[in-house]
Amino acid sequence: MEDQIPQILTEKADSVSDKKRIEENTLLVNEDRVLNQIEEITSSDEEIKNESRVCDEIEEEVAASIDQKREVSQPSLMNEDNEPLDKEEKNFHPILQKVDTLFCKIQDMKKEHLELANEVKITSGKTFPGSDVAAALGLLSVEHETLKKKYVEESFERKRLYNEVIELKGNIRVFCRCRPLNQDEIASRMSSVVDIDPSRETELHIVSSDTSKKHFKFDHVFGPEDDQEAVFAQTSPVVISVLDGFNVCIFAYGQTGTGKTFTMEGTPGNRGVNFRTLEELFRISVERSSTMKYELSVSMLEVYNEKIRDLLIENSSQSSKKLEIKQAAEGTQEIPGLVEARVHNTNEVWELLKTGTQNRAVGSTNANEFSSRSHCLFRVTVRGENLVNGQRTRSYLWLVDLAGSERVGRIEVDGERLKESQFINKSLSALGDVISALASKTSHIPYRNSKLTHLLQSSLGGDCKALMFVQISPSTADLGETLCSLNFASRVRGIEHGPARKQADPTEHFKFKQMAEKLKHYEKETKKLEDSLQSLQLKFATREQLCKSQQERVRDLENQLAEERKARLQQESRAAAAAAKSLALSSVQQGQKVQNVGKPPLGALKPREPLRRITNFLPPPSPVPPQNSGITLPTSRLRVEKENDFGTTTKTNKSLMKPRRVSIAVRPPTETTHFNHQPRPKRQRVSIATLRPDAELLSAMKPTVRPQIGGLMARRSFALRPDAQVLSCLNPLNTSTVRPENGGMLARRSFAKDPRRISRIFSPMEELTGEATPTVGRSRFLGSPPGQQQAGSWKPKHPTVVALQKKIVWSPLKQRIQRNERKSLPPSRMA
Ligand SMILES: Nc1ncnc2c1ncn2[C@@H]1O[C@H](COP(=O)(O)OP(=O)(O)OP(=O)(O)O)[C@@H](O)[C@H]1O
Repeated sequence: MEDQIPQILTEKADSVSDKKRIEENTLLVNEDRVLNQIEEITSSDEEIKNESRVCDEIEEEVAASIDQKREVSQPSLMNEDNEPLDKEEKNFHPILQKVDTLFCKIQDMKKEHLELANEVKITSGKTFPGSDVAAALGLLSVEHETLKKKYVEESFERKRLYNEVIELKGNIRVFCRCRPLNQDEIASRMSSVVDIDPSRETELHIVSSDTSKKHFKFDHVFGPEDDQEAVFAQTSPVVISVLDGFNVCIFAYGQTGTGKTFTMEGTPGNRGVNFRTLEELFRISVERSSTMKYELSVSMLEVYNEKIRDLLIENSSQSSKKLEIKQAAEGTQEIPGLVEARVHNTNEVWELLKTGTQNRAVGSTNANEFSSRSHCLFRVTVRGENLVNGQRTRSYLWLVDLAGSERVGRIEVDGERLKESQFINKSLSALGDVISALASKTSHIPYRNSKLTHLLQSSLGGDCKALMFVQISPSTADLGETLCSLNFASRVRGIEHGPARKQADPTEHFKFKQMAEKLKHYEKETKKLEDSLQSLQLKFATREQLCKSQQERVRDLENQLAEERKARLQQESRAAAAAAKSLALSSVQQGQKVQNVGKPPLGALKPREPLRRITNFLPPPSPVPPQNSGITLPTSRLRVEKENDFGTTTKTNKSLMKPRRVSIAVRPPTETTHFNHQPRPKRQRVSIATLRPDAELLSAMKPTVRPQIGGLMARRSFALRPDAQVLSCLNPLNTSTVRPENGGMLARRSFAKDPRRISRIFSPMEELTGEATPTVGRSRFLGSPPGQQQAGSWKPKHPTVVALQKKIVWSPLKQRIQRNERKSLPPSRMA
């Protein structure tokens, strides 16, 4: 046992040690695990700490930015002691709280926005209604348009029918309204003289004192029990016409205290026609807003003692401003300077009505405590535009509360009141005259007899709608006045108005009028132009006729001239031949050497070209441009020369060689010419035919002569080279100076010296003459047979020369002209 004990002890010890070891091992494992866990926890803790630190930093940043923003938005947040707020105070400051709540709200809204955005995404993802729905919508819109068009047409038709009904009822209508007996009358036990049968709303009986009844008929009769609404129900159809573009006038007439102001203006609790009318107009304009656009404006004025006063002027200093009625270009009556207040609703109207009523002249009479001492006129201007066809209208609605029509004696007034009453009665009687004139259809309607009728001219005439309220009192005391008023109203009712006319917008009307006037003006202008054109055409025709006849005459003359030329040519050629023959014979006989030989016999003259038309145009320019020759010839002269050459612009020797016909002005020689004892004889122009120019002389011309002027100059030289024989007979006193050996040159000089030689001046070129040439009279002589003999020894035999000596012109044309001249000369000169 003892052996077992140690074993047991050992075993126990072993087991204990094992257990211990196991436990230790387990503990060690656990410890490791825990340590690991601790390590893990500490590491995560650090992470958390780091994170929380980051969060704190972010929070601090956010807070700082919020504070910053707060300070920016509220930089001077002060407490009650005017010191900056500390942190706690700031947290409780209402603005900051508000900021916080707003911040929260923003957050909420952001969330909401997100939700909505999501919803939008979902919705947009869905497909839009298909094409069948779109087609249905299109059909509906077309149908809608058609219906709208139909509606517009129907509404026009309705308006037309409505207007027709009003016209059938009469464009001037009279309503009678009888007020109830007032407290005083009831107190004094007055009985009613008015008998109205409710079943017969157009008839009225007045029971006079002798129990006889007077019967009156009007368009409608309102008894004392009829209220404002009932009255307006009958009035509104007329009123509405103003929206259709018609001028309308509603006026209340009657004795003072019978309820005119009550009917027109009413009381705040019982509004009258004026207010209700505007109410109705607004209602209808809204109703018609899809097709019509209306603009309403109101004016209020009074005619007090025949003066017009604006009741809507609030400034008292301005209220005294005198208003005048002016006739506008389109014929309507206008009041320049009158306030026209634009109104959009009934409240505005009521305010204006109150202002106007306060400004109105009222006074107390024994018939009415607040008697109207003036005529009050409330004008509504309606400007309408049809949105369908663009038609514009401007119409007036006059709502007139006339002053009382009482007799002056009856109401016992004096002083200012008496004057007022006189003016009132005067204007009312003018109204009566106008109505009578309208009733009797006289040509002249005295609208201008009073301001009242003048103002209402365009609304009382034939092209408007008028409604008159005749106000009466039921009292027996007012019987006389009542009868007067009723008689007047009956007269008004008797007026037959023509159909009312729609009032177009005057500006449009004016435009059309101007256009029509312009058209008229243009028509007149066109007519004038047509007339002038016609007269011009006539003138032209006569001129053409004249021209034709002139042309025929010219042709005849040309023919005649040609014949004459022909005859003259034949005569000249015969004479020239004879002269040449005689010259040749004489030269042979005398045996003298002829200096200038080879002169060709006078050739046949070139027939003159027919007369050319007289024209203002310059002749065609020369093909050779003019060069500076050192000699300046006037252009006109050049032109004359050119024309003398039958239009030949370039002169050539060939042309110069042709025989010419020249004209010369000569004065017959007298024995005493140089003593000047006798008057110098008259110059005469003679015309002779010349021989062909000297060819030798031509050839002797210097070649420096420029071709463009050469021809001209050469021609001049020839022209100034007369035959010695001719010279001797033309100027016998100077013959000694003529040197035949020098030919024409010298002869020309003698011509120059001879003061009797009259012609145009011409200076030939020095180049041609070889000496300074004095200014010589221009001669139209061309070449002539050279003078070969001394002047004194030769006697002219040539018929031309003989004729010249005798001063006989043998040109048939010249002869005729001379004959004519002689005929026309006075007898003294002839002698
Ligand atoms: N139909 C009515 N119902 C009730 N009261 C009325 C009626 N008509 C008139 N009255 C009353 O009669 C009084 C006189 O009326 P209102 O001033 O309108 O007369 P008027 O004809 O305008 O007088 P005036 O010409 O002097 O201005 C007012 O107190 C008005 O309230």
